[in-house]
Amino acid sequence: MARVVLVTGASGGVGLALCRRLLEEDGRLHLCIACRNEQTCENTRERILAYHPSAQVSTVEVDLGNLASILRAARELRCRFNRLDFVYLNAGIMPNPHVNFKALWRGLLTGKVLHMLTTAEGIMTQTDRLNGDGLQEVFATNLFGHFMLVRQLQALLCGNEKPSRLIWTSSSNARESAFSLSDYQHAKGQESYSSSKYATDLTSVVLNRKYNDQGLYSSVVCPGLVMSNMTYRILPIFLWKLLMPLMWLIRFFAKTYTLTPYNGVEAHVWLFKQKPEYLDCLVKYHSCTTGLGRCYVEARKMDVDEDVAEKFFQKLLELEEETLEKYSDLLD
Ligand SMILES: NC(=O)C1=CN([C@@H]2O[C@H](COP(=O)(O)OP(=O)(O)OC[C@H]3O[C@@H](n4cnc5c(N)ncnc54)[C@H](OP(=O)(O)O)[C@@H]3O)[C@@H](O)[C@H]2O)C=CC1
Ligand SMILES: CC(C)=CCC[C@@H](C)[C@H]1CC[C@H]2C3=C(CC[C@]12C)[C@@]1(C)CCC(=O)C[C@@H]1CC3
Repeated sequence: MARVVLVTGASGGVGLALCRRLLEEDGRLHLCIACRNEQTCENTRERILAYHPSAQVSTVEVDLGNLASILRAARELRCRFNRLDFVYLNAGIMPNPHVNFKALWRGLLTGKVLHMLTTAEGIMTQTDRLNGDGLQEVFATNLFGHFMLVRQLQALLCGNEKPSRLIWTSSSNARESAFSLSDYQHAKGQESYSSSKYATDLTSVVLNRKYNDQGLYSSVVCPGLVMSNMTYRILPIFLWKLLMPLMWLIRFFAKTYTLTPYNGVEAHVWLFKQKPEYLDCLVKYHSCTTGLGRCYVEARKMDVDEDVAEKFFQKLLELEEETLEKYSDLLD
């Protein structure tokens, strides 16, 4: 039976590379790509088919920053499929990124330089805003939209003959100090991206606790530092091109400098081949690349407080309840 795989954020960067590499692994799978609008869906499908002309690729329109769009997409998916084997929750945004060059410069002279260059700790901020649903945009797109999608797809993910899998694209930038239970949407700070990725790690841990006995397993991966539209918005492209030789050099010391989307999805593809029962739900799987360009995966224990994770999950359930009340006309 062909496996059914749903990928969000498939239109470029990590998501597009993932689609292509999954089809290299298994040309028989049914790939459903979730993109923001009809035009992106069609363009992305064509780009994938150009490499894998006989692949089964379908599309679903979803704007993860729009709750009505998520409920509509989930309804369509429930009509089309009777199960989903893998869902890659990959779409993400980092709006208005700002690099603190003073802190970067100071950090270059300290012993923590590699930590800074791989996690961006202390050198990156973002400006967030409210979206049309009245939620903080980064929280809504990176985490809550995906959470709603998973919950709405529960019938396709639980109780199947074989386990189903959720694979979240998190980040090395996920940091406990950027997250607070009392401001879990990160309305007050300037590290909304870091907070949303930490929230992703917390959510995955609790999803395992709640759903493993129903045959649903969740994992988090980090693609490393990848050149994509997201990073091209941080510094101008010409500057990245100038920095490229330096970054290849840094890669001899910083293995998470995967740099290309192809390398960045090593952990995503590795997880596709693993039996979920043997994975540790408190581990984040990092895509790594050696100085000479060999890709591999490194498992690192996550810094999550399971009690905070549980409390946060309750808050997500409360927000979900409010959402479902508001959009009751979009439910079956
Ligand atoms: N690049 C890096 O160094 C790192 C990236 N990551 C994570 O990897 C993931 C992929 O990022 P990357 O490929 O680098 O960045 P890109 O900006 O290239 O890709 C982001 C993807 O998310 C989609 N997306 C954004 N907003 C929405 C939305 N509201 N609804 C639906 N889709 C949306 C984009 O679609 P559209 O084309 O319509 O904008 C695009 O397909 C993200 O979760 C990111 O946080 C993690 C660590 C490092
Ligand atoms: C010499 C050199 C490589 C300069 C670049 C400085 C910064 C622009 C980068 C250093 C660490 C990078 C980083 C990210 C973006 C670019 C840097 C801040 C991310 C935040 C991109 C998105 C993520 O999810 C994590 C990345 C961590 C490292």
